[in-house]
Amino acid sequence: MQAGSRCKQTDLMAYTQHVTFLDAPVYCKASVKKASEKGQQIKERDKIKVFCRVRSLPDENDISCMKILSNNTIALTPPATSVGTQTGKYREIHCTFHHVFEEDVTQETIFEHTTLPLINEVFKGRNCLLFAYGLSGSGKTYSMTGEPQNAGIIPRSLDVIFNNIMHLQAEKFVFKPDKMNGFEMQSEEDARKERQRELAAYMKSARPQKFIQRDDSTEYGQQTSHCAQIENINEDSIYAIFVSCVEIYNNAVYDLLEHTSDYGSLKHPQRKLIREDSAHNMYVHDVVEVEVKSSKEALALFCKGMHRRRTSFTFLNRDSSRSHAVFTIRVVQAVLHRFGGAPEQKEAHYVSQLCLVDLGGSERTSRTKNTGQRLMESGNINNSLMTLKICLANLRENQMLGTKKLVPFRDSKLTYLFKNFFEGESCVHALVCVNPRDADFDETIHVMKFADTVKEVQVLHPSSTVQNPCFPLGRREANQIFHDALQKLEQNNQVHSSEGISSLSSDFPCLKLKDPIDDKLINNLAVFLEHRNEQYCLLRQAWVQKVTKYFTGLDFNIKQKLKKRTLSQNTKLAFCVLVNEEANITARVDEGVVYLMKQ
Ligand SMILES: Nc1ncnc2c1ncn2[C@@H]1O[C@H](COP(=O)(O)OP(=O)(O)OP(=O)(O)O)[C@@H](O)[C@H]1O
Repeated sequence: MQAGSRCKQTDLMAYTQHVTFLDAPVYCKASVKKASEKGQQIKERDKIKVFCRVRSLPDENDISCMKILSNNTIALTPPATSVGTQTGKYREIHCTFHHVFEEDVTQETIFEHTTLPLINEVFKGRNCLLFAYGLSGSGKTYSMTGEPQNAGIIPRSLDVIFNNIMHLQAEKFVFKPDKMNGFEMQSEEDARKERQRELAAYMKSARPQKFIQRDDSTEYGQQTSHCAQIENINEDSIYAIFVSCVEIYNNAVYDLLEHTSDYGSLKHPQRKLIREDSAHNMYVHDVVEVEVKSSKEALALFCKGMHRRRTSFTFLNRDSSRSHAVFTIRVVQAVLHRFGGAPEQKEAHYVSQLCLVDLGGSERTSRTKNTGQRLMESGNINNSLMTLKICLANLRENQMLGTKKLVPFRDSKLTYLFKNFFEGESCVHALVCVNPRDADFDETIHVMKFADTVKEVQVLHPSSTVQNPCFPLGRREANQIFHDALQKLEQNNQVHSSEGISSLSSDFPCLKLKDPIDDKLINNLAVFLEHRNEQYCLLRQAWVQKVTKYFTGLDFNIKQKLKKRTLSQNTKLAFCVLVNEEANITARVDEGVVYLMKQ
């Protein structure tokens, strides 16, 4: 058979083994082979996996038009009211998927089939996308977010990730976004300074905001702790997790985490641009990307983002999403150096991401009865979903027939942002949500056609996996054993600790006086110095405690040997504290020399 030709319906049945819509273009297997023979380098490709979740009937008076025939096939029977039935266009239609979930399926099962395999891929260093598609009210948000007592895909993903890497996390700010969709590695010292700056800023801002502080993660606090194993966790690596949350509303991208520290404010997020990085990945420029250290912290941010996502009442769903929501989890990892210590800055680190997308629901205006703003929103949602359909249909045709049809990714922000998932190397899963009621039949048919296209689209199999250098395995554990032993020796006073004291937090504020009557500078400086002084007192107290503990743990004979030492002011202070505590020892400080004596 010639490349580019269409096959007979009988050939198609043998290939796809399911009933395909009569007005959809159909392609045969032979053309796939022919097309790939043309290319110089034949790269392995994977088809997008499409899952289908059939929700329960929303109302007991509703009648179902669907029957689940097996774990991958459903049958749709057109109701008498359907336009297709009246014109004789539709009889019973069978649709196949990678997997079909019945209405009583648990959120856990949905997560384990659709998302857990993608998380495994992400930890191999690959980029993954999962999107939920369906009519308004079909259960997309329910699947992606879930409910407080019944968490969906996103809270479970965070739970699994942190349950697996909790003990392997890098110190905060060791990896830092470089604003060009990449990350740079900082020295331990720089990372520590940045942590101190963050603490100082937090302490400064937390005080007046106490009354509006809320813990959004508790919305999902009751959820099960999902402890599935991720296959590709390397005990000799360190990991850092970054999250961001955007919505595409009326074909514009908004950062849902912008100004979240300013929770009480009703400031609206600004529009963002989509850019392409040096590896041809698309990204939202200048998006707030937060390094999170626990699933609780990540969930709190996700919930804050979702509170800002635009939703509203419609006739199909009383809390209908008016935008596409994109929650991105980026994993940065680097291998420990050969002796198990922190990786050095020059060493390679790997970045991969899991994009979890809750698409807005397609809706026919005649059914929603939307007007004004709602009508504009649904028009934009429908347009972007139409562009997605066209892109995937053209991609499928190009892949199967070897044609060179333009794939109009740029026509909508939604498709432009995900361009590289479809064109580059990635793993893509789609979760098609359907409502089985017969009133939805005519629109559900369009959803099924879309699913039929998507499952034939192929994406390049990701080849770039995390490289593991030939360093000894078990380095982290060996390093830990070594440090424990060292600590024991220190406790026995056989080794002198060289540990220094931490610095005093952030840099001074700007001291340039621009206006002689502006007393803001003095006020700022006063607040800064007050805060710095508080920190100094805390550090001093902590240090004194540490030194005291160290000396009280010493054997009496060793203490005797310390009778004469040249010591700093701070150490003298620590001695005095010690001596006060140990009534039978006195100390005399003379010209920087401390004399300890037993009474
Ligand atoms: N599988 C399910 N089990 C129980 N309740 C469900 C299920 N799916 C959806 N629901 C309920 O149906 C309602 C609508 O679902 P949801 O908001 O998830 O729809 P949606 O597809 O996201 O709609 P939209 O596109 O308008 O935002 C919600 O109240 C949700 O709790």
